Amino acid sequence: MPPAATDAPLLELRHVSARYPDAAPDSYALRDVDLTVHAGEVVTVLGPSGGGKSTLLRLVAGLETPSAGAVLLDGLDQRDIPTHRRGVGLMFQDHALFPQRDVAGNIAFGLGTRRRGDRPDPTERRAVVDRLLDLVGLAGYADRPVAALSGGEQQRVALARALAPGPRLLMLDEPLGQLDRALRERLVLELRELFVKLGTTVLAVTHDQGEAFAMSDRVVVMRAGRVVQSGTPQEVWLRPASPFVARFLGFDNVVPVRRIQRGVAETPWGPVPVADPQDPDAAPGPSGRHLLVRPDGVLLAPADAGAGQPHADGPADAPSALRATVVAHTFRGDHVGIVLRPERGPRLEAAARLRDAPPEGATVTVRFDPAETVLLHASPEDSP
Ligand SMILES: Nc1ncnc2c1ncn2[C@@H]1O[C@H](COP(=O)(O)OP(=O)(O)OP(=O)(O)O)[C@@H](O)[C@H]1O
Repeated sequence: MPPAATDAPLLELRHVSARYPDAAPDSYALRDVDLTVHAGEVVTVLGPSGGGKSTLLRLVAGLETPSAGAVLLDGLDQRDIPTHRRGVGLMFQDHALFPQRDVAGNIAFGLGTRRRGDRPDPTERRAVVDRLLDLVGLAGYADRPVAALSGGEQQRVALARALAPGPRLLMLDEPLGQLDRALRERLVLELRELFVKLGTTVLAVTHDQGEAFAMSDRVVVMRAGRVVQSGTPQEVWLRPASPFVARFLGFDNVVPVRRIQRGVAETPWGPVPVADPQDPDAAPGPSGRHLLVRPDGVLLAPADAGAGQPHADGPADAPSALRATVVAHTFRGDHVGIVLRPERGPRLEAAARLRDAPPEGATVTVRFDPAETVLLHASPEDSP
């Protein structure tokens, strides 16, 4: 492997575009994508189906060629470097194990992709397989046929196989996509723990935001072949960049803002106080601004608690309360999601503790907590 250029990110995509040969002339799977992954980072690309996530991994692996831009590994342009010399591992969506081989045989196949002088002898090989099985929580499974394993166990074998050649970059395509929710939630934590322990550099793609947020140091949100936001899970969660990202993360309370004055946004629900009116973002701004109110920021009180009046503990000019009807409850484990039909504006989603949730059919008054609001900028390709 050529020496690493100092300080270069392990992976860098510079203005990468990709178009499949049989696609329409202006139909790009990726458009002008910039992306960096530093050694030891776990970065997940998140986006809806068809957004270009798998194409991005295939480009880095050398299975596709960019139509513009460059893919660099350790600072070196990979244009003429074939897949097997890039030192990257790719675990596919369907984990593609060999059904006729046992667990050890599948993992040893990963070892076989090491360069010739670097291949272990059979005893060494078995020791490496056992160590990898131990790492992925399958100690003692070496001789089992893969066909007799559960989906989650097969996923771990696929991971061990991808880790076997010691890739400098491990790429995962929907790593937990086929598993049921409970198993996914458990495995995602195990994966995170394993990557931190091994110091593995990972580029994963998924359409599942929970998976991306639980596993990653950084999340890159893509839509229609473009990167629309990049940041730590906390940054993206707290400040979605646009109505598209907010909705993709599962937030439904997103409305256009007519104008913002003295820290209050004019919305279809009426006036809503917004966070930090000193924030330049909150100044009266151009149209195309949207407001997100998180469910936790939709505060409910019985309808007789002063509908249409400023709230008792708020300032004298606080926005008046909005009346709404409770349409449905969704049980979410530790809280209840509440769907409301307000007297004006689109439906609202609120959250309440189990014992505080007003019953279906009840009329409530709604106030908004400014700390749970986020002003969003609509981008040109961002149809809400
Ligand atoms: N082999 C191909 N030939 C032509 N077009 C393709 C090919 N593979 C993908 N595409 C197109 O490229 C775009 C991006 O596809 P890609 O598979 O990268 O998206 P994705 O985000 O991984 O989607 P998914 O989550 O469904 O796997 C889509 O519009 C898709 O139809």
